[in-house]
Formats: sequence, structure tokens, C-alpha cells
Amino acid sequence: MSDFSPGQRWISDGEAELGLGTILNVDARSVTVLFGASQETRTYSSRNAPLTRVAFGSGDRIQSTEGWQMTVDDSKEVGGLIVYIGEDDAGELCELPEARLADTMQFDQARDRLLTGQVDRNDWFDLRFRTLHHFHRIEQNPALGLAGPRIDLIPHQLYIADEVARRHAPRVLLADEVGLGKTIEAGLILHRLLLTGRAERALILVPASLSHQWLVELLRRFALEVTLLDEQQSQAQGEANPFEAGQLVLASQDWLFANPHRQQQALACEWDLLIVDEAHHLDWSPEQSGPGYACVGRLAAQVPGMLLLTATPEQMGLESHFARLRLLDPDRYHSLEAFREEEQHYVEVAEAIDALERLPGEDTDRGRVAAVIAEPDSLALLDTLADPERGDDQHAAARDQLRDQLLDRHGTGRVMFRNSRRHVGGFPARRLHIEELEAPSSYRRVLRRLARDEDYLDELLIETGLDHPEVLIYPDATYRALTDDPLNTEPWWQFDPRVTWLLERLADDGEGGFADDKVLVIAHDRETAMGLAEGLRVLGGYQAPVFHEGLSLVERDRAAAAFADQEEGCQLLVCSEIGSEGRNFQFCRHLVMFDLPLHPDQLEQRIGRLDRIGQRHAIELHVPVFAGSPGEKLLRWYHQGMDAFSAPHGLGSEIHAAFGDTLADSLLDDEALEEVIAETRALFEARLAERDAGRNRLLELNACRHERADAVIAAIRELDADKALTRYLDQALDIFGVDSQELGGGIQHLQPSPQMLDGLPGLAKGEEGFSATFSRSRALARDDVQRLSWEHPLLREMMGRILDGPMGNTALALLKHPAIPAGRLMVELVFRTHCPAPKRLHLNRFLPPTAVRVLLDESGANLTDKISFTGLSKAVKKVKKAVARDLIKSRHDRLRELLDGAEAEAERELPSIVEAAQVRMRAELDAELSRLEALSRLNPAVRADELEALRNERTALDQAIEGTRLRLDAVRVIVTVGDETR
Ligand SMILES: Nc1ncnc2c1ncn2[C@@H]1O[C@H](COP(=O)(O)OP(=O)(O)OP(=O)(O)O)[C@@H](O)[C@H]1O
Repeated sequence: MSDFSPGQRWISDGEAELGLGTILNVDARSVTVLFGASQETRTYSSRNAPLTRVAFGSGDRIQSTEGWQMTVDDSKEVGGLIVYIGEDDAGELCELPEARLADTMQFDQARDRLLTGQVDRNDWFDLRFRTLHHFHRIEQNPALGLAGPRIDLIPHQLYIADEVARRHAPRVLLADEVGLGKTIEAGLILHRLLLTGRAERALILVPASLSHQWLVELLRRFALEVTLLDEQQSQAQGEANPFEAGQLVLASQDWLFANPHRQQQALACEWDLLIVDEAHHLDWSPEQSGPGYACVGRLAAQVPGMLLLTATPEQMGLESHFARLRLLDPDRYHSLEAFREEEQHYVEVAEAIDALERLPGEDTDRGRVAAVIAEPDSLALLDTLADPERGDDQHAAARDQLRDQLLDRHGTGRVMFRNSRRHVGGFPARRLHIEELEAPSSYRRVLRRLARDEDYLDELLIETGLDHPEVLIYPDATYRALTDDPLNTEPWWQFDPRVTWLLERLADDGEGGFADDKVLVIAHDRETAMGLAEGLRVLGGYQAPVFHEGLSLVERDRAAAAFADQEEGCQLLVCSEIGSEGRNFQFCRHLVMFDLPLHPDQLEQRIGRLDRIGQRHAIELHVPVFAGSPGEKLLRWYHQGMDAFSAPHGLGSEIHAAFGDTLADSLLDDEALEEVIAETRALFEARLAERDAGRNRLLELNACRHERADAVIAAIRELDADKALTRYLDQALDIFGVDSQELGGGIQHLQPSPQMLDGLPGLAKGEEGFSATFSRSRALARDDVQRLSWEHPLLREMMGRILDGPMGNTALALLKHPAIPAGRLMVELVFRTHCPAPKRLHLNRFLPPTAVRVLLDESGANLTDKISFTGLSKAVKKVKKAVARDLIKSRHDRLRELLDGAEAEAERELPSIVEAAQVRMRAELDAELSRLEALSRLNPAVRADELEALRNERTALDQAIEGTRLRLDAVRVIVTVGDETR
């Protein structure tokens, strides 16, 4: 097709940058071409015009002058002009005459670039092929999205992340006990969803006091950059919707819940995932729901994925807990009564699971299991397990499957994940130190009068404006509130023996003293915290930062950072109750509870600041109390009534609901107190036994399935140990122009060289770059060192740029080979599977871009199996660009024929690739689908839309894989030269 006709599209061999040209005029001697994009016209001799006809083939994407795009299927010729036939982006059949091709179309494709003489360096070509190879490997790895983050591999977290992130639009409650890593789990889920394309936009709502911590954790551990939004930032956006300012938006709940206009704006955006931390604050009751619940409720109705995080799901009562489950799945959780009723049966299920371990054995155990299963698949498994004739392997397999089925099909396991310390193990001991002090006269006066005069309590409540029983528990607050009392002129911290006691301990460098340690002090009230800090300063010269809800975020973060600093930081931090919620202070082992909170869950929240992953010492809990005071009675209730200081038990809400009021009424009455303690203890023990047998047991069994967790960890470790990553990174850094310098200890410093290709993450030109290591443990030990993995943004960016752009898709090299005469051609082509599908399908897990390499000699003979890519790569020599261009031009026609021939060779490989992908996809999705279908018959926790989505996903994947095509991704021309050594 070398005859020119007006309207045809050609490209200049020498000036490819002019873009797509259109033949304007042709006469016997010359041809005139208009290059519309660059507004240039050229006239060439028609006999040897340096022009190449542009002809697209099947699978190519082309663009019309009007801007719409299509994928070419076929073409026909009409009056010397090509008309392309194919599908537009809406899937409609369409035609596009070449005259209407956009002038601005880029020539990125290997064939066009090669034939127009645009050749890249050989090492680029090499890197491109290797990128494709590694990308193919990594995208299918079951640990994708979980291997990159800078975290310790903790089984329960990885199990949850793997289980949740594989679901369609996951909606779950992450309710691990305080400090077990819910933030990490949410981060892992988000990271995996982002990397697999299943989510692009997320809104993260956290208490204001935690926004900075979240920001830092997401960046430091997950390399995720989020936009922190507040009112000031929002106003800076002017008229624009501030929630559109980033893909990942972090906002404070306090701000959003109080601001209807901003809520409207948040609702006007499209989100894939909503994350709500400390979700126990979303309170609800049949009479009224709080503003937080209402706001999250509106978002929940609209955002497909949702993670609610709370360590104390029942803190606001069972009704509120149920209401939060309803936010996640309104169909499943429609009736509180039904929910309560269902819970009654969990004991039987948990007993059946325990019985599995004893089978084959007693008939009674078989009966226990049989009583809770009905499905034929489960019954068949039970037959196998109960049959003593079967081998151990068969028993083990049947036991595991039955256990999974029982866990899957009963309880809240699919919606709620709750790990406890007892199950996770490895946590330090907690030691309680009670310091009995004598109450000062100012406090005693009030107590004495209360004991004498029954009506005084009411008077006191009116006079102080405090609540009951706070007025009894917090004597310093009562003292401060009694401003009219002429005796109350001194600041309370001047005479409060708790202050003196604390000062003594701070100075004590003996055993049990705090002199060499950090100390966290928590007081219920903000005024108490502030007064205490003042007392410590005035009386002891201690500069203790105070951390309370009245401080700005920056002030709070500054206080937390000053405390965390090991070398120069301060020894103690004084916090108020809510100021400290969710914070990480596990570097500290002494907690002083200056007073006690009124709710057991708050007590657990306090201890949870220190008792977190990463705590290396036993935790010392110090409680100063006034002998015989209501505060001491409260302490006894916690300690003797429910072992509240020894370990979390998750029963706090229930106990508080049952006895909170009676306790409040017993704080001045020893006898009544003994009774409440005894009753509390009885309920505590009964509930513990009951719930350990029933719901808790099911939740625990479900919260981490160890085999799955082990498999995920094994896959991550394999990626961690991948030597190919080091080699690949070295090569890529070299090509992208990044200097790497060994700093010793497995750490390297990456720095942009003056030649760096622009804009790599963390490597802006002229800046100093960053230090990094491949080692997980080193990265965990050093905050200033990034962890390099296949998931690191730098790696992903470099790989993405190579795969999405033309870099290295053409090359020309020389080969000296004694057996091949000089001047012969070879072409090495890399085809890549092309399979357009929406990102959210994450098609890559079954069919990631797959390379098909074809090596042809000049005669068209296929040498692919005879000479490997690596073998050839090592043997070839580079050549100057101008020489390469001439060589290509001189062999144009043969090259075209070889390219066409290679395509036919590559096509032969396609059916087996497609079939293998289909088999993989069906095996996984059919198994998941039948599991979910069986599940949905028994466990309504499977949402109808989840099942429907999975069916649709399977159909869509099937169609997408079926439609896979091969496209030429890169081509290298190899020209043999004589062996000079002969
Ligand atoms: N896998 C891990 N690797 C390293 N550090 C971890 C890991 N998991 C948790 N941590 C650390 O342990 C602490 C507690 O984790 P996190 O904040 O996620 O717990 P949480 O369950 O959300 O706590 P809370 O109930 O107080 O909100 C944090 O400092 C976190 O960085």
C-alpha cells in the first residue's frame, strides 16, 4: 500500500514528532502532506518520500477528530482509503474512515514507532520485558496488597485483611480488643483494595484527636498519602467541593458531624469505602439517634464499602451495638429481638465445633454436630468424620471443612471480627498497685457531712452543678465547684496527697520508682489534668505536657510527640479521659490512674493506651485512692467485682447497664457495696462462662482462622525474600536515573541524579531523596527508613510508566555469531495480552498482562524456543540511533512481513492462555459462589447484593477473558554482523 491518495494518513520517518500527516496533494513527482497537530506542511518527492503509511490493526485503540475512541477489530478499503471497523467505548459497533483520525494521535505503539525509525535503548527494551514478567507474577500473588506495608506479620490482622479485602464492597465491624491493631487492619484492607483496583476513593472519619495519628500511620506504614480536611482547608477550596480534593480524605468526626453543609458535600461525592474509627461513639436508641449515627447512616446508604472500628462495640449498650450492625447490613439486622434470639443458639454451635475435635469417637459428639447442621454437604462431611474406618487424612480434611462451614454459617462472624488478647497471646502481664492515701481535710469534710446528713447529697448536687455519682468520685472537682465555701481558697493540688505521692514516685530511682521511666497519667476531668500539671510544675518543677480535648490538634500532637521522644522527650504526660482515646503510648509501661472512670470500658480504654502491640514490658497500673472514700469503693467494684485490671473481658457494658445505678447508690454505704460487688461478681462469672461458650467463642474462632493466616504469611514471606526485586530495582533505578548509595547495614540511599526522568515518588529533582531497605525488620526498627517492596510507590510508578507508555518498546541491536552470516535480520517481538475490563473486577488476579515472546529469523523461521530472552540479551550489542534508523529503513518491507508473520505465531499461544485464566477464575469464583450460596441459605449475614455482585462479577470476568487479544508490546530488530575475531 505505497500509492499515495489524498486523505490517506502517513507519518514522517525522519520527523515522527510532527504527528499524523494527511496527504493533501499528489502529482506525478511530488506528494504534499499536512501535519495538522503541528500545523506543518511538507512536500516530498513521491519516488522516495520518507513516509510510512499508518495502518492500524485488530486491538489497536484509535481516536477520531471529534475525540471519541474505538478499538479496531477489522478494516476495509474504500477508494484507496482505509475505513476502520470496531467498537467504541460504549461497546457499540462503529466505523471510522482514516481521514477522520485525530491528528494528535500518539505513536506509542511498537510497530508504528519501529517502522517510523523511533528506536529506544536496548536496556530499556530489556527492562520492559522484565517489567512485564514481574508484573505478571506479582499481580497474581495471593499476598498482593498485604506484602508492602511496613508492619509485623501478625496472623489475626492478616487473616482479617485477607478475608475482608477479597469481598465485594466489604462492610464489616472491626472490633478487636483495644490495641490489637484495628487501624492496621483497616489500613491493610484499604491498601489491598487500592492496589487491586477495587477501590479508588475512601473517606476516613476519625475523632479529631486521632487524625494526625491516622495520617502518620497511613503514610509511614502504608505509604498512602491522604488529604486531611478541616474547616480551614475546606474554605480554602472556595466554591469547589472540598471532599473532591483528594482520593483518600481524612476528616475529623467532630467537625463533620456538627456541620450539615459539609455533610452534604461529603454525600455529593462518590466513595468506594467509608472508614469510621471509634465507632462506639455513634450512639443510637429507639427514641433518638446521635448526630454521628445520623451522618454515618446517610453515608452508609450510599457508599458501597464500610469499615467500622471499635474496641468496645457494646459500650453504648446492646441496642446501639445492634444499630451499628444495622448500618452495615440493614437487611440482616432488622430486628433486635430476632438478633437476641439468635444469640441463644450460639452455645450449641460452639459446642458442636468443640465436638469436631473429638470425632470420630462418641455418638454423643456426633449428635451434637448433627443437631446444628442440616445441609447435605455438611452431613456428608460428618459421615466421613464419624466413620472410624476412614484414614487420618480424610478425618482431618472433613473436620477442617466442617469447622469452616459451621463458622461461616452461624453467628455474626461475617460482619464482625473480634480478637482478644487471650487468643492472640504474647501480651505482657498487667500488675495493679493500689496506693491507699489519707483523704485531706477539705475532702473529708464533705464526706463526713454526707455521712451525717442524708439530704446533703441533693444540696451538693445543686451547689456544685455536678452529676451523681461524679460528685462523689472526683473530690477535687467537687472542691473546685464549691467556690462559695470560704475554706476553699487554696488550689486543690496544693493539699491533695495524690500529687505529693506522684511527685515522690517521680523522683524515686529505687525499685518501683518512676525516676528512670516514662509515666502516663490519666485523670477523668480536663480541669483535673490541667491542675495536676500545674501542681507538678509548681511543687516539683516537672514540665508535664497536658493532653486534653480542649487543646488544638497541633497542641495535642506536640504533647504526644514530646512524650514519645525517647532521648529528649518529657518523662510524663498528663491526659484527660477522652483526650487520650486511641493514642499509641506503648513505649511507656507505667500508667497512673489519678482517679477512676465510671464505665468499665473507659477503664479498659485507659489501659489500652499502653497494653498495645509493641509493648515489651509488664504493665504497671498505679491507682492512688483515699481510704474509705467512694473512689476506693469504685476501685473495689472494678477489682473484686469484675477483675477489670487484669485483662479485657468485653463485659463492661453489660455489667454497667446492670449495676451502674446500684453502685452509684452504694458509694456511701459499705454494706450495700458488699452486696453489689457480690452480685456483680456472680453476673460477671456467669456471663463469662456463658459467652465464652457461645457468642464469644464463635467470634474468637472466627476472628482468625490460622491456616488461612499462615498461608497469607507464607506468601508474604516469599515476596519478602524475592531476590528478583533487588536485581530489578537496580536495573530500573539505573535507567530512570536514580543514584543509589549503600549506607551499610542493608540500607541504601536513593537520590535523583541530574539525568533523572522526571517526577518519581519521593525523588523530586534537586532534593535529597530517601533511605530505604528491603528488610522488613530493619524498616520496622527505623522510622526514617522506607521499606522497598514490589508495592512501594516508587516501584509501582516505574513499572506503571513502563507498561503504560512507549518506553523501551522498540530497539535495534547487533549480534555477532559465528554460525550466522552477517547482514541477516532477526526480530524479537513481545506480545502482551490485552483484556479491557473495569478495574474493580481485578481481572489481573486471573489474567495479568501476559507476555508472549516470538523470535523469528529473516526467513520467518521461529527460533523462540532455541534462543532464550536472557541468552539473546546478553549476546547483543548496542548500535547508534542513526545507524539503527537507516538499517530499519533499508529493510522496511521485510520487517513488515516479519511483524505480520510473528503475530500469527503469537496468536497460537492465545487460546491456552485464555483457557488457563478461565480455569483459574472459575475454580476460584465458582468455589466462592457455591460457598456463599450455601451460606446465604443458612446465614442471613450474606447480603443479597453480595451474592448478586459475585454472580455478575463471574459473568463479566468470563466475557472479559473470552475477549482477550494479543497486542504487540515491544519489538527488537537484531542484525547480525561478521565475527571480527575471525
Ligand atoms: N502488625 C503490626 N506491626 C507493627 N505495629 C503494629 C502492628 N499492629 C499494631 N501495631 C501497633 O500497635 C499499636 C496499636 O495498633 P492500632 O492502633 O491499630 O490498634 P487499635 O486496635 O486500633 O487500638 P484502639 O483500640 O486503641 O483504637 C499501634 O501503635 C500500631 O502501630
